[in-house]
Amino acid sequence: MSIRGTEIKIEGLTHRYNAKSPLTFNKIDLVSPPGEVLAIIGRSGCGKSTLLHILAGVLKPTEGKALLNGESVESPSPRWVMMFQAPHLFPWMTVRENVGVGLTFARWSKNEIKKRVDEAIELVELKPHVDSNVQDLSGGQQQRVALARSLVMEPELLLLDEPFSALDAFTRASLQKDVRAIAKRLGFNIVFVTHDIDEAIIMADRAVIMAGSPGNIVHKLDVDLPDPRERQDPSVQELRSRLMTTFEQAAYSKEEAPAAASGQ
Ligand SMILES: Nc1ncnc2c1ncn2[C@@H]1O[C@H](COP(=O)(O)OP(=O)(O)OP(=O)(O)O)[C@@H](O)[C@H]1O
Repeated sequence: MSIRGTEIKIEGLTHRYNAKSPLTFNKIDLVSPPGEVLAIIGRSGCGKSTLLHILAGVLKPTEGKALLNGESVESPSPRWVMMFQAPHLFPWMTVRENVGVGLTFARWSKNEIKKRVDEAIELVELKPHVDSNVQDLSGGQQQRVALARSLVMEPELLLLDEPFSALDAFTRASLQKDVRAIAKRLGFNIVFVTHDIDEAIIMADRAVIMAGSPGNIVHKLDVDLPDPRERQDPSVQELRSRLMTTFEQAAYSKEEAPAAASGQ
């Protein structure tokens, strides 16, 4: 599988859902280099999912641009794929059929599909289940099928909207580590939204904090830790508490800003 990352450039990105609704966010600028795993964290309602949907090409910005390798994202594409909390699999199909569904639609030959699907299934460690019906798998295994189905399309960018939040803690922890390892091995970018500070530290190269209404990026923190990352490592714990403090301060200062500006 040959996957390359992409440079993500977000320029003056502004969004509102309709003429009567307030701005979701206002003039966001951000650059993410090829191969970066980027976490977006922030309080509920600050526009994280909206930003992700614009990057996926399923929502249009009101102003500004999202560029991938200089190309404006205008519509969904197998080059930038999104994974959600629920895996959205075809319940009557096997693991192999689910993983290959995009390639079947794209009319690849049976041999090519088999080769690519086998590679993806190996990467997500589901080889023993390749001919199982997906309904017979656990929630974590089903998320692995969804991941493999995204990977067969060789995306430059994987967008994850709280993808592991419905899973138990152990399953979540192993998927977080595996997804990061696969991204680093293949070189694609990830942008993921999470409410979980631990998840940001275990998975990301960098975390950005969104806050305010309209939302904006108020802080960026490099997660400069060696792999593999273990929760109990002192360096992981130290960075976790730094990110937590930064998160609380960023959210607080942003909430105070409008009152101070209006002299109240
Ligand atoms: N389809 C919609 N129409 C109108 N407003 C919307 C729509 N979807 C979201 N919003 C509003 O836009 C704002 C940002 O929503 P968004 O889901 O992007 O936030 P979020 O930071 O991802 O929140 P959460 O962490 O709770 O998922 C919120 O105030 C929300 O109510």
